[in-house]
Amino acid sequence: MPSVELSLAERSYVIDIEPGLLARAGERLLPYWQGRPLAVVTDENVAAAQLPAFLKSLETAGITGEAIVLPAGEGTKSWTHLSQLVDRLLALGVERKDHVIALGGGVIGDLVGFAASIMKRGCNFIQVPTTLLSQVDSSVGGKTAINTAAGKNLVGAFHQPSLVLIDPRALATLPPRELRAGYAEVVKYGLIDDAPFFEWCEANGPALLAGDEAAQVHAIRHSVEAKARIVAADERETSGVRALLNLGHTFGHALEAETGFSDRLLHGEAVAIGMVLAYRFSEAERLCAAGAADRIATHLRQCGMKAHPKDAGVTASGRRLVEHMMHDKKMEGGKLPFLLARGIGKTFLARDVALDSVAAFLDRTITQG
Ligand SMILES: NC(=O)c1ccc[n+]([C@@H]2O[C@H](COP(=O)([O-])OP(=O)(O)OC[C@H]3O[C@@H](n4cnc5c(N)ncnc54)[C@H](O)[C@@H]3O)[C@@H](O)[C@H]2O)c1
Ligand SMILES: O=C(O)C(=O)C[C@@H](O)[C@H](O)[C@H](O)COP(=O)(O)O
Ligand SMILES: [Zn+2]
Repeated sequence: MPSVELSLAERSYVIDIEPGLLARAGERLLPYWQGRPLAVVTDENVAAAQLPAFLKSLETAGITGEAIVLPAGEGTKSWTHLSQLVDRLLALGVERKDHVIALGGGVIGDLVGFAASIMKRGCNFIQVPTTLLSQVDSSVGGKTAINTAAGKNLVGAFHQPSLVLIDPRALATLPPRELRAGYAEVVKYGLIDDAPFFEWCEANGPALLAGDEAAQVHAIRHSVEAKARIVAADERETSGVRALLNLGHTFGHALEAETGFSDRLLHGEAVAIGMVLAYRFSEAERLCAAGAADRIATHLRQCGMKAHPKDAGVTASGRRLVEHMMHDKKMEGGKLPFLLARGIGKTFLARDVALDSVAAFLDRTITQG
């Protein structure tokens, strides 16, 4: 299968998408191996489900792998785990030209990418994503980060991987709730600027979530192509183009903060609810014709997903949620731009949103839910 290329001058790289690729990863990694033990960072669940096959493929290719296994879950994107990981990589003698492997979901990818960005002022890393969310979104584009007490992804760096290896068959061992959460970021690409892809999701989402490999490969490829296009146009989110990938995230990150970055509400679940809220708010502000938000919520619910803050047990006031939003990295001169929509596939960055209106809208929506 042809690779997708992310064109970023000297930071360009390819994204390979192939069913069964994990078992052949060693061959693909050989040109990147510097001869020292290859650090493979993963989490406990991925270690149980996917690490043995991955290490076997390294062995077959003659590569010595050294696994570092971290706890699973959002809590691992923390100062504590960052510091422990960097110490372990230093103890392993990782050099700047080495490639550290991130084998896992977005948590491992974001943490390892950030550790690589600061190790010896920057070493290489390779993404081997094993969740739907990381295959369609987080492994591509070079946003890396940890969370802090103040909020989501507040400390991090833009640091591009050298290569991304995606094996859709890794999804076979992923818990259904995690698969559904990742599907939110797939739907996001349709809602941003691709109404035909949203229609494809309405027709094929249930099959994808039931494990249909052809549907999964199509969604992963289409999503990665979209993300690569957007990142190539605005790598560091300066022009407003990359900000489109934040659709649903301003609301979503506030909900994640409110639920303590815990498994009460997964990132993809928060994004699903956040996208419905962004569309409902757009309708309330008369920017978007009525009906779009209901259509999105109907699709998400048909796929067994959350679509309202109350689905996550969130009953906080609008003011409290807006306070979480004040930490958003899109803040400029004390004003927070929002990703709003004029219709399905017609997302835009609105710079003149009054936070009082957002708070009042959230109060109405949460009480009505
Ligand atoms: N950098 C970016 O551009 C970007 C984009 C989107 C999301 N993110 C971040 O990604 C994170 C969420 O990522 P995620 O949804 O992948 O969560 P995750 O990394 O926590 O993985 C989800 C769960 O699935 C398990 N798992 C992973 N692969 C498995 C497999 N193949 N079989 C069995 N279990 C498996 C993990 O152990 C974990 O328990 C959030 O922190 C979010 O902020 C970053
Ligand atoms: O790649 C991007 O750009 C994104 O915004 C993708 C998002 O899905 C992802 O959750 C990202 O980490 C959010 O970025 P943040 O800058 O709001 O922390
Ligand atoms: Zn996201």
